[in-house]
Amino acid sequence: MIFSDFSDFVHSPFPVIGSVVLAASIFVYVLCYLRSPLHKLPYPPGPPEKGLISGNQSDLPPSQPYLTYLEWGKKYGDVIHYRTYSKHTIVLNAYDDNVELLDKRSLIYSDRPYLAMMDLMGWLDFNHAFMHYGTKWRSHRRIFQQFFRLEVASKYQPTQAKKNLDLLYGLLTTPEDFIKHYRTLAAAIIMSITYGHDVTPKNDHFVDLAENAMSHMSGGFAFIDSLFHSFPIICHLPAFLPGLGFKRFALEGKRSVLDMLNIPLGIVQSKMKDGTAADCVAADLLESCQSDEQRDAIAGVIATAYAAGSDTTVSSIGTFFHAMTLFPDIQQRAKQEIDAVVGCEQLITYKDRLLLPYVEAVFREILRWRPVVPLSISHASTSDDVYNGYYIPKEIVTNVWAIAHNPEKYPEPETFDPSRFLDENGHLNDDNVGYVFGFGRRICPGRHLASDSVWLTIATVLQNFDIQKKRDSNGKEIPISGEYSDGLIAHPVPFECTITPRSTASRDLILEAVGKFST
Ligand code: HEM
Repeated sequence: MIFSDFSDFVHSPFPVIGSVVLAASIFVYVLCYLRSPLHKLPYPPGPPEKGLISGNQSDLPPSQPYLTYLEWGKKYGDVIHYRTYSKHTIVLNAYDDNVELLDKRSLIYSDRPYLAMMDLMGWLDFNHAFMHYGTKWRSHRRIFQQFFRLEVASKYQPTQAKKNLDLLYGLLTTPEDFIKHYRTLAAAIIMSITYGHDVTPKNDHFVDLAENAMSHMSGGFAFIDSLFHSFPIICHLPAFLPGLGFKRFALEGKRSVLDMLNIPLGIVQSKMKDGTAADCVAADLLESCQSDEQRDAIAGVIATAYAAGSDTTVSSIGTFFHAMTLFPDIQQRAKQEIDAVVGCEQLITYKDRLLLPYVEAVFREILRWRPVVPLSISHASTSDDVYNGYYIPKEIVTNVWAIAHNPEKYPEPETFDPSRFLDENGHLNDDNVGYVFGFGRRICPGRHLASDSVWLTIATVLQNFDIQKKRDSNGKEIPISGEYSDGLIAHPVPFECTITPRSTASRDLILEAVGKFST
């Protein structure tokens, strides 16, 4: 059983825990306030607390909190504070404040808040995206950067082009499965680079292992995490006790995490022994691996690449199809640029990227309009700090959505308008929307790979396909809801569209390229 709020927990079938929690709540609340003179300065402004013990818990919306934070920002300013039980959170709605704290003071703002459920499931041991700032994080991040930094990422472009061609072929043959095709694309790129594994579109063993482990993470654990934060003793209670179903759920999740970490790497190791391993990150790292500790780090870094890199890529390509279905004029303008500059005789390659500013602007607008990770991943500070006269507690949330929808920077922010990234001469301006990848020392290390993957898909799909709203049997356009899923990564809710090749030339181009690659 997973609890969604405090009253669920207190009224759980385990009344002893309920009462202990209630008593401890009062204690924590009192302690909280007794300790507050320590921070003589006030917290930044924020919504008034409704609950004596729970603080602003009831103010938090069940979904899309970034929109609520944006509204709070209009009332209380760009730096907002709120409290849930004993946990204090700061939300940064403005770009400049993120730069001031997370970039310029990165020495103290590079930690992550403790995520109890993720820890119970084993994610904090191996996934450096959630790890505390320190020696282990540094060593994992260093290994990661070795394979994904700008100068190295371009080495994967041939793999990305090959997998992208599979997507184009899928769109040609079974366009109605476009969502499945782009999901396969994202998984195939990462699995090929990391394990040298060629993903099959259905029932792929490697993908299933990773998705199974990740499916345990998708629950909303914010409430349980804040309980753990206030009452760490819960961590030590045995999982079999009634009312602690979330602990049993977490332990089950941990088993799937271990499978995800060990099975694919074991397969690469055996292939290395019989000399059939493909050139890949795992083989490269295992070559010089000398201890179990190093093997664990390799397993962790590689699994992190899939966990952090697959669904994020899926989200942005999903937004591309979504936006192109909704905004045919923009699609048309991008095609005009492609036709004028590159034409349709050859598939677009990375060499064409600088020649296509409007397509680049479409890419940027996709990342801005519907940010993939609307609230980034929270940072935490390792020591007390003061900013603009306010005391800043541990957890810092970057509201990427608010930055991307700031009307002063982006007039009519809800309008999908790539030309906001072009000057009057049609040249790209210097806003590369880098903030969608985070800030400071925790900035996304996979951003170069992501940019290459997403851009190539955008450019080649625009070059060769028309994307339109689907029509019903009466020829009426089927509307698209425009809704997005909730959670760390936002996806357009599944929708239908019609995808057709732009011409026979486009069709032949793809078929010819597939033939070339398969020889
Ligand atoms: C459009 C695609 C992507 C977006 C929008 C995105 C965005 C982000 C964001 C916002 C963060 C948190 C940064 C912060 O804490 O300040 C992050 C972290 C991370 N991303 Fe990405 N990401 C994308 C693709 C990828 C890919 C393809 C990979 C792997 C190949 C990847 C690997 C990571 C890792 C490992 C972290 C954790 C970094 C750390 O904590 O040190 N991401 N990403």
